[in-house]
Amino acid sequence: MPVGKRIYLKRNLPDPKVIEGFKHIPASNTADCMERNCAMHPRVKLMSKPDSEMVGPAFTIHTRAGDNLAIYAALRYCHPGDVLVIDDEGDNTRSLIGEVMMSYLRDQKKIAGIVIDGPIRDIDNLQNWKLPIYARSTTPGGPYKDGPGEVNIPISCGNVSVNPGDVILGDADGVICIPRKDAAGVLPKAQAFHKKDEEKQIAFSKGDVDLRWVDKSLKDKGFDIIDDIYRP
Ligand SMILES: O=C([O-])CC(=O)C(=O)O
Ligand SMILES: [Mg+2]
Repeated sequence: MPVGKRIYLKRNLPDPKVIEGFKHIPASNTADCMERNCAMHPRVKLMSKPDSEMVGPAFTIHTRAGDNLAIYAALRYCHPGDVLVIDDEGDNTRSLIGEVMMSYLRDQKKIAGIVIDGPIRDIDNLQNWKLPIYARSTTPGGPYKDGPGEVNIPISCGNVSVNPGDVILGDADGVICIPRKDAAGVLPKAQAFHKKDEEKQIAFSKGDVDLRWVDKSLKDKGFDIIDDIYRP
């Protein structure tokens, strides 16, 4: 088994009901239930125009910088509903995928979305797609197709560790990763948090809120509240 060229076809997968449960919860609310400690770096940003959140189990890919042979392997072996998550070793010079490969993934493989910590191309078209596409940047420079690379092994994407089968949740704010073994426990907390957050927004909008704790906190932390102008 050549380390660096392994294509694993099987993953441990989360309960589909748990995946479905995250569908209408903002990534921010879910992240807040994980100590705000699971969000990908904002360099991994939304490039298309989905009309709903992206959620699905991670199908992970580690490519050699600027090479997409391992992504072609994913084209063969990924499943409907997967979120492809791709680590490009930090390369920013070659696009890894464009409208041709994306058309296959959307129309034949019916993936839930794709998250690439690297550049893509053919953005003129892709920017209008409903398929959730997250990427770092764009360049017309194309990829090589030689490998090495691996599929369904642990990777790092947007500075976050992602294991095959982790729950990937993305919306207009960006992408978070919920480890598979934690997902069932996080879901009820995220649902309750989301409900509370909606109530909080209505209360704040109406001014129905007690902000005296801010003054106390400023005082406790040694802030000065100065009734004067700043003089340079
Ligand atoms: O040439 C490639 O491998 C990537 C590409 O532009 C496409 O998928 O449209
Ligand atoms: Mg192309």
